[in-house]
Amino acid sequence: MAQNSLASAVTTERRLDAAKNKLIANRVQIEYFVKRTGEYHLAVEDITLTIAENEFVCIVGPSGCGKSTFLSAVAGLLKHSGGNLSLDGKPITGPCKDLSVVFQSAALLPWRTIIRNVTYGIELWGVPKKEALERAKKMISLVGLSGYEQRYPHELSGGMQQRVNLARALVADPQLLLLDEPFAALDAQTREMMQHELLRIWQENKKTALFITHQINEAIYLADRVVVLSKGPGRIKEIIPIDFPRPRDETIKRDPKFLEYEDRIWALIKEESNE
Ligand SMILES: Nc1ncnc2c1ncn2[C@@H]1O[C@H](COP(=O)(O)OP(=O)(O)OP(=O)(O)O)[C@@H](O)[C@H]1O
Repeated sequence: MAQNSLASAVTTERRLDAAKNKLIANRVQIEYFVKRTGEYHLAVEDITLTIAENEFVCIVGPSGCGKSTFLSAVAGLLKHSGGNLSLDGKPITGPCKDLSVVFQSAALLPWRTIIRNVTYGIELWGVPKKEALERAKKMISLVGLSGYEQRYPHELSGGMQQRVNLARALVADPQLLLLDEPFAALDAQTREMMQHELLRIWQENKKTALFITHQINEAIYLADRVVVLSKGPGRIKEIIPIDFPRPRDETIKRDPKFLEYEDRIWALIKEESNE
């Protein structure tokens, strides 16, 4: 792929007015108040990003550049100190049932069976128990765990627990699925399998997704667009559209174009480390 075709990748976000945007982040700034010093720490300086309905966007960038902070603000778990964040045109002011988050650690409730772990959130949102159980069963089947409904979390492997976590996020039927390094704690082989599983699941329901990862090849494999952040405080360095048709499978990882994307994103991140 010629450098020029990548240069045509959108470096700034120009789709703020597009009709089918799910998420709009406009000049988002996020600060932490550090009690110890009594000062504010700027973690995200200026992020403008839109995510269209059914789009899968991955964010990569150097450690500490503000990826998780940005995702937490989108999830409504952290307040942004500047700019605007909205989902389906409504400002994000806190956690809500339209936003589901999958974190690195599955953090399942050990005293509840798998199915009751999956129903837990939607029961809290007021879904009647019978309907919650039916929906949970479907999601457990979707993530490939039929037959494990009555098991307890400690009886499942790490990869299986992360599948439960995914089912727990999907059962709420969110408008936006947020995933913060969901496979980082898994061994390499399980991680690859889970990437493949996630693509299969995504192909079925095409949930709009924002996924954070350190692994460049994971981002390219999954995403419609890869957002590269600069070293921090959070700013977008470049957005790279990934031009592989879907459904995808592992063979694209051996496609020369895949390796070119990888080299390009590595170069962008290296530039940041050297600056
Ligand atoms: N609770 C907090 N209080 C103060 N500063 C914080 C807090 N959490 C994160 N930070 C700081 O905010 C910045 C962004 O952190 P964040 O965890 O979002 O980065 P990241 O890109 O997700 O990093 P990594 O890739 O290492 O997970 C860093 O400078 C970090 O030290």
